[in-house]
Amino acid sequence: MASTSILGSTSGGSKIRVGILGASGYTGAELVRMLLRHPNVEISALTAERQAGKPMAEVFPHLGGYGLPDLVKIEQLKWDGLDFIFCALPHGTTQEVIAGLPSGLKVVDLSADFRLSDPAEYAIWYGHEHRAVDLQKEVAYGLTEFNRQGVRKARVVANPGCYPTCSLLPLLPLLMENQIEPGGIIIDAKSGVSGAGRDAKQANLFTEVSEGFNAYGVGHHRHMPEIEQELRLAAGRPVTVSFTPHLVPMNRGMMATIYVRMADGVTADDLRATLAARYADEPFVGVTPAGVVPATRHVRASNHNLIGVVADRTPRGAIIVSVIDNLVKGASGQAIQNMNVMMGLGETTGIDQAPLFP
Ligand SMILES: NC(=O)C1=CN([C@@H]2O[C@H](COP(=O)(O)OP(=O)(O)OC[C@H]3O[C@@H](n4cnc5c(N)ncnc54)[C@H](OP(=O)(O)O)[C@@H]3O)[C@@H](O)[C@H]2O)C=CC1
Ligand SMILES: CC(=O)N[C@@H](CCC(=O)OP(=O)(O)O)C(=O)O
Repeated sequence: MASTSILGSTSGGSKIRVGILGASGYTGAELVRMLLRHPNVEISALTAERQAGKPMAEVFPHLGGYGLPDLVKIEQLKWDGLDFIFCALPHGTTQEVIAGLPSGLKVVDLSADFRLSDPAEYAIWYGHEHRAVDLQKEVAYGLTEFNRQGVRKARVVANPGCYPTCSLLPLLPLLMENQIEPGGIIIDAKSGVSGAGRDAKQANLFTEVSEGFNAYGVGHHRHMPEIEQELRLAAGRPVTVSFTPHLVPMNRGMMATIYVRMADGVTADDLRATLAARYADEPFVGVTPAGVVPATRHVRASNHNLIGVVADRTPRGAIIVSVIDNLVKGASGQAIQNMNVMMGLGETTGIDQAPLFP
C-alpha cells in the first residue's frame, strides 16, 4: 500500500520490503534513519516489545513524518509481506526468533547470537546452551570486507560486534601478511554510551557516565572470543588477545588503540603501506597519512573505519588507532552493507554518506 511521507510517495513496486525487529532500540532507529534514504528499500514493518502499539513519532520524534508503520509485536507480523529482516534484538532473545522465521526470508542479525561458530564456546561466554545449533552452521560472519562471497550466498548473516569490527579491520591484513606477531596483542577500546542500548540501566545513567571514564568487563568481555575466533582463522593458529573496553561519556563513537609487536625487519611504515594496499579499493575503510591519528569525530554517523599507524618506542612495537561509529559501521551501517551484498545491490547503496563533522 502506498503512503505519503516527508520524502514523498513510497509505493511497493519492486522495492525490497524490509522488516526491522527491535525498531524501538538505538540500532533499530539507526537502521530506519539510514534505510529511509535507500532507493531499493521500503520499510514495511517495525517491531518493539514494551513500546509495541505506538507510532514511531512517539518513540523517536526525529523519525516522525516519514509515513512509517507503527510498532507492533513480533507475533503480529505477517511474514509473507516481507522480503528481508534486520534483527536488532538483545542477544539471547534472537536465536529462537530467527530459527522460527519462514525458511525463504533473508536475515541480518545484529546481535551476538550467531557470531561464535562453536556452540560450546557460545555457552561458555553467554551463560546458556545455544538454542539454534543447526541454524548456526549455515550462518555467515558478516565482516563484509573479509567475507563477501560467504555473505552473498548466505540466508542468515551474523553482523559482527562493534568492538570486533573496530579491532579486526586493522589486525586481519597485518596477521595475514605475517607483519605482526600473533602473540601479545593488546586492544584498549573505548565506546560511546549508545553501545549499551536504550534500555534503562543504572550503569548508563547520566550521573554514572558523565564527568568520568571507566573500564568494564575487564579480563572477561564476551567480544574477546569473537575477536580471537576471526584472528585465529587469519593467522592459521590460536591467537590470544588482551582486550579491555571502556565507557566514554559521549553518545556515539568507538576507538580501539591496539599495541602490536612487528615481525623482524618490519616498520610502522610497512604496516601502513600494507593496510593502504589492502583497503585501496574498499569504500568504507581508510588509512590516515603518516603523522595523522584518526579520532571518532572523523567517522561520526558514517559507515567508515579509519586506521592510523604510529611507531612505538618499545622494541618492534607499533600502535594502531582504529575508529568507527558504533551504531553505523559497528552495527546498522554494516548490516545494510551486508543486505546490499545479499540482495545483489551495489554495496554502498544508501550508506555512502560522508561523516558528520564537527
Ligand atoms: N548499540 C550498539 O552500538 C550495538 C548493538 N549491537 C547489538 O544489536 C542489538 C540491538 O542493540 P540496541 O539497539 O543497542 O538495543 P536496545 O536495547 O536499544 O533495543 C532493543 C530492542 O529489542 C526490543 N526487545 C527487547 N526485548 C525483547 C524481547 N524479549 N522480544 C522482542 N523484542 C525485544 C526492544 O523493544 P522495547 O524497547 O520496545 O522493549 C528494542 O526495540 C543487540 O543485540 C546489541 O547487542 C551490536 C552492535 C552495536
Ligand atoms: C558500551 C557497551 O555496553 N557496549 C556493549 C557492546 C555492544 C555491542 O556491539 O555488542 P553486541 O552486539 O555483542 O551486544 C557491551 O560492551 O556489551
